[in-house]
Amino acid sequence: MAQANKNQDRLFLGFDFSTQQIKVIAVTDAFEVVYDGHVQFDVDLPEFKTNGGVHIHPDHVTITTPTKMWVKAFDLLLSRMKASDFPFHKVVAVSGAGQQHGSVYWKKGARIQLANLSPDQNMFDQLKDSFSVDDSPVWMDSSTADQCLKLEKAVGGPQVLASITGSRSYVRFTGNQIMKISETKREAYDNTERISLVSSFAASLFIGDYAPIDHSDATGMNLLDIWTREWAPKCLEVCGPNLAEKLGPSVHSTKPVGKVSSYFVKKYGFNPECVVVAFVGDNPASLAGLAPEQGDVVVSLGTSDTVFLWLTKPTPGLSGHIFANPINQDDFMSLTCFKNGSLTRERIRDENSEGSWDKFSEMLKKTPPGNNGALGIYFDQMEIQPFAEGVYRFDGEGNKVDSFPPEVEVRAVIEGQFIARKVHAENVGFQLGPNTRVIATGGASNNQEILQVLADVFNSPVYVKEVPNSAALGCAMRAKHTLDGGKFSDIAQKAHPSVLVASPGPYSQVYSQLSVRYREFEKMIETQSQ
Ligand SMILES: O=C(CO)[C@@H](O)[C@H](O)CF
Repeated sequence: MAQANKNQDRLFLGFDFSTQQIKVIAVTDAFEVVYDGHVQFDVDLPEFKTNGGVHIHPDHVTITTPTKMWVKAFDLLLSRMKASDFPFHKVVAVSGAGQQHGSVYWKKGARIQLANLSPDQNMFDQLKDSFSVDDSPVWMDSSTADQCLKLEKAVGGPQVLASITGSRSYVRFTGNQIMKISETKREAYDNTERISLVSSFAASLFIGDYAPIDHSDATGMNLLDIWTREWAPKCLEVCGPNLAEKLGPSVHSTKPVGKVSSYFVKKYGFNPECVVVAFVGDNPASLAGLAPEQGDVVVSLGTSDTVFLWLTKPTPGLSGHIFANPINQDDFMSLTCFKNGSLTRERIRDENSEGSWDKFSEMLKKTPPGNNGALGIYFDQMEIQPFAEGVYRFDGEGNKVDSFPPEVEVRAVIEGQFIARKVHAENVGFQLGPNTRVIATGGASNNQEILQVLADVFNSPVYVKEVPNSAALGCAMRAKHTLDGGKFSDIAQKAHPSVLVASPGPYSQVYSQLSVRYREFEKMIETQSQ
């Protein structure tokens, strides 16, 4: 077939196994989106009784997701694609992302089941007993403070750990989660032949074998040396016996990890030559999808909010994270993560705007930038930085108050969150400058009034990509990049330019003053929480 015709028929798939749903997009060589679908766990699989895709345990710090729910959701997503006559045979490469830090524990013998799936059944029925731990710890969990202290002590302190792995120990990071499993569920741990991240778990389903963990997601574990890209022996030793064997190898994110298995060829009609490219963490995938330029900062407004940028010379420290870059093997990315993101915004919307984003937006429009000095801090879940929980409101005079009028509360949650994102990004070295552009992504980046507050707080123009789901798009782009080679930046140019959606108003002084007050309030809250 002529190259032009051949390319016209090619499709690339990008998946995103995120906290609340699995998403997929199919794009052409020109990155025209020809299919997008999703399975929302709470709505489409109510039998698992998740809330926001997770189970919050009675201790309020243990947070897990039923591993087999992800398998059933993947079955459902693929069956919906099949029911819509999706042309699987045209797909030449797939890749995907997974919520970072979550872990999957494959039971001894599971590899054989994975390699011999029958196309006459779905994956759920064949794999539902393949996991030694039924409930996967996920990134919202904060039950491993003891394990974090042990890990830092074992390697020589928090800065030493950060210098090796890119981060001091964090309760959601997978090494600490694995340590907790090896300590509290030893029999299950010993009966585990492979530990995957959510990303490599999804890739394993596709290739019918254990897929390696990619560097970008491995650097969210407190286990991989960010300089050598090898597992750090001192960290492995303290997190679990024979851990290197259970983790398997780690590969760079651009590597192919196999072809789609015969299960996918026979059941869905995939081309047997379809390449599976390493699945990565959701934030590294968004970095690829948004392809920020020098001076850009990405603000991802999803279940978690994250602020990240492309780095070439990292300085790992005691706040924030340095991850391996998913595109250039020698580069990195910095990231700060905030657990209280969209679920908190949705709670305030439900309580003050009758559950309507339109009403929420109207209330934002009616209140002045700076909210007349009112400041709110909303940590519904234990926050990452500071390690604190609870709701705190301060009026314009700095007095603690128990409530705000509804429209003040609406602006306070958005301004409080965005001031925190800016303050903590500055703590890890991000410097707002005259050329700063904010690239916004994630669910809330569809709300114009919320983006206007983002522009005002960051005193920078805000851009979005036309395709909202940057993680899945980034994975489709990476799939094409690995298959065709060449420069990723050439692909990024083709895949949807960024569009200016909000410019800052004259409020930099207002938010500079509020940022100073925010830092004081946060310090007080952190002290109270210790
Ligand atoms: O913990 C995080 C990043 O470090 C979150 O952004 C998760 O990746 C969300 F899935």
